[in-house]
Amino acid sequence: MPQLPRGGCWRAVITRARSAGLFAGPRGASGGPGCTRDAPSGAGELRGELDRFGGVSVRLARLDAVHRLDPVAFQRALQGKCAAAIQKWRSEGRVAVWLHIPILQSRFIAPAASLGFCFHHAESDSSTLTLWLGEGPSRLPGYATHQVGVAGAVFDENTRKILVVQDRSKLKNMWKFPGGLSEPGEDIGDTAVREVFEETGIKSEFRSLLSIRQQHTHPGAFGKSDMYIICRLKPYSFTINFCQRECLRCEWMDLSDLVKTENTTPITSRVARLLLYGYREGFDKIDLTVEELPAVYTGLFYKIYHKELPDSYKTMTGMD
Ligand SMILES: NC(=O)C1=CN([C@@H]2O[C@H](COP(=O)(O)OP(=O)(O)OC[C@H]3O[C@@H](n4cnc5c(N)ncnc54)[C@H](O)[C@@H]3O)[C@@H](O)[C@H]2O)C=CC1
Ligand SMILES: [Mg+2]
Repeated sequence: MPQLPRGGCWRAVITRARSAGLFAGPRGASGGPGCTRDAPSGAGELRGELDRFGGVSVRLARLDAVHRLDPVAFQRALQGKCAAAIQKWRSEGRVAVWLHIPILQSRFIAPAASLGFCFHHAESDSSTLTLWLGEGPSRLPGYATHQVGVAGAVFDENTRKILVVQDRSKLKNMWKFPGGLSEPGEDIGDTAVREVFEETGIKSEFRSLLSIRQQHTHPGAFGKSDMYIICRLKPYSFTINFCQRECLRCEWMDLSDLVKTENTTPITSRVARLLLYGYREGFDKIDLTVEELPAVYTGLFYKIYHKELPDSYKTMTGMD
């Protein structure tokens, strides 16, 4: 079972920290996905986890009394011995160090940064820094690169009306589909149904995914990329009760009027035309439908979206 190397900067830090009672007897560290548990590494060694890519994770939250660790001593110890430790880790084939710092221990960020650690990401209660040890530029994957927005094109086939809103916060009052940002762990269709209900009071159910727009350096995404996904929804309530805080107007509009109007965004206009085509020629021409499949490695499930595949193709075993 892999262990963190003996000696080097972490050892020095621990030696100082031991007197503060930071590293009591052995205790296995619990790893996240893809992590191996560290074998009990003996008193005086910082417990870490070696991941399946050869990186080492160090979690300050796991130290019993990290709140008593003196950051000056921490920095001095790191700076004094770290070069040797990094060399040693490199020679052992470690590719990176991941340092997980609880927000209340953020005083350790600056000392770590002075050694070359960079931010990888932050959550509301912690930050994660990395130091690349491998050859050449870092090959560690970045963190979140996109935000995901989802809108619902709620189309009533009986009346040929489509649900549209004008946002209150926009400079131009243009018709668009109600929608908003997906929450962590939320399925695309669930976001569309939730946002439509929150903004308009209309209840609906997911039918299909119609379009995906990818836009980079999006001002509404803090300069990151934005994925804007439009779903086709079927309404099962029709009385509008729109959110006054978010929307200026909301109405059921003839789909053909939405196709014709100039007072809309290009993507809304394009998807209105797509819907009209689907309505006339069959929604199977435009729908990407959803199915749940098992993930091979994790045992979890995921949603896959694609054009309808005939059953004979789903079950076929060989090529004719
Ligand atoms: N082309 C189109 O038709 C449009 C597409 N979109 C897309 O929709 C998605 C987002 O939808 P939204 O309706 O904007 O999301 P949303 O329905 O989740 O609303 C976001 C809310 O956060 C507020 N907000 C945003 N930034 C803020 C800040 N810095 N400080 C305080 N409040 C802030 C807004 O005022 C709004 O109330 C994105 O993917 C975007 O690209 C949004 C508008 C038009
Ligand atoms: Mg919205």
